[in-house]
Amino acid sequence: MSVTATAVLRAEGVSRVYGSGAGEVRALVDVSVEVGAGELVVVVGPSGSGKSTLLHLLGGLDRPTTGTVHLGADPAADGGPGAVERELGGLGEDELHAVRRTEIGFVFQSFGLVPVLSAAENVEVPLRLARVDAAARAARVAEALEAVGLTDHAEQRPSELSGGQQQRVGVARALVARPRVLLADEPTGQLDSATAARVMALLRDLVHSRGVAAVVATHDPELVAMADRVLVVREGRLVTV
Ligand SMILES: Nc1ncnc2c1ncn2[C@@H]1O[C@H](COP(=O)(O)OP(=O)(O)OP(=O)(O)O)[C@@H](O)[C@H]1O
Repeated sequence: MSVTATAVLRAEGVSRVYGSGAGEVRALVDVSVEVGAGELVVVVGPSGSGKSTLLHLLGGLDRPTTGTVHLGADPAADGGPGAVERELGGLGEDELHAVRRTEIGFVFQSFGLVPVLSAAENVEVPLRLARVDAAARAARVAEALEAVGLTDHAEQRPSELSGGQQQRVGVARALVARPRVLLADEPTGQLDSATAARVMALLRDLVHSRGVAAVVATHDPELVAMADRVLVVREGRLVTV
């Protein structure tokens, strides 16, 4: 199968330079990558090689110095904004916010949960932002918590959950708005290796079953084995493996 035909996310010749003059850092140099629906791509590389920079550019959290990032046309968009391919750099801030809210899910190393909200309320946040009505929100939150095996923990706050449970809440929150793209930066970095493997396996199964295009940066060699494809970044460049 040609990935090109089904690419959900595509970066073309992307570079990111931080600073200028003597302090200039070429964090990413001419990187091109495509990710298809239902594909789990894992990005590995030494500390400082550019993994986070790549994820930020792919998710529209930062703009490339040169090059472009495209979200592929969504066959299910039915005439909506996603019905045609969009270049993230060509979108205004409001449009970019909307894309990040509805089409891209993020999972963070530090989980990023709101401490005063229950697991269910944390998962509900993206749906509130997307103005989904209350009845649909309740159903979608229940479904997302069930998908990560946390139905019985819905009312607990993050401090009352284990690290692995907190990150499963993070995964549920990232996927509850049914994004087409999932980006995760060291999602298991704070977990012991057995828990990390379980969270990663869950993430992989959800990506496959829901046809999400996922890019996950990790240092953990064990997690690499779960990837459909591995990208190696060194000094800002993609290295062929
Ligand atoms: N905002 C910034 N300003 C200046 N330099 C930056 C900035 N963000 C990242 N860098 C530099 O860009 C390079 C790539 O950083 P990046 O965070 O993408 O690496 P990484 O592979 O994710 O590292 P790690 O595995 O340690 O998280 C590094 O040299 C880093 O110091």
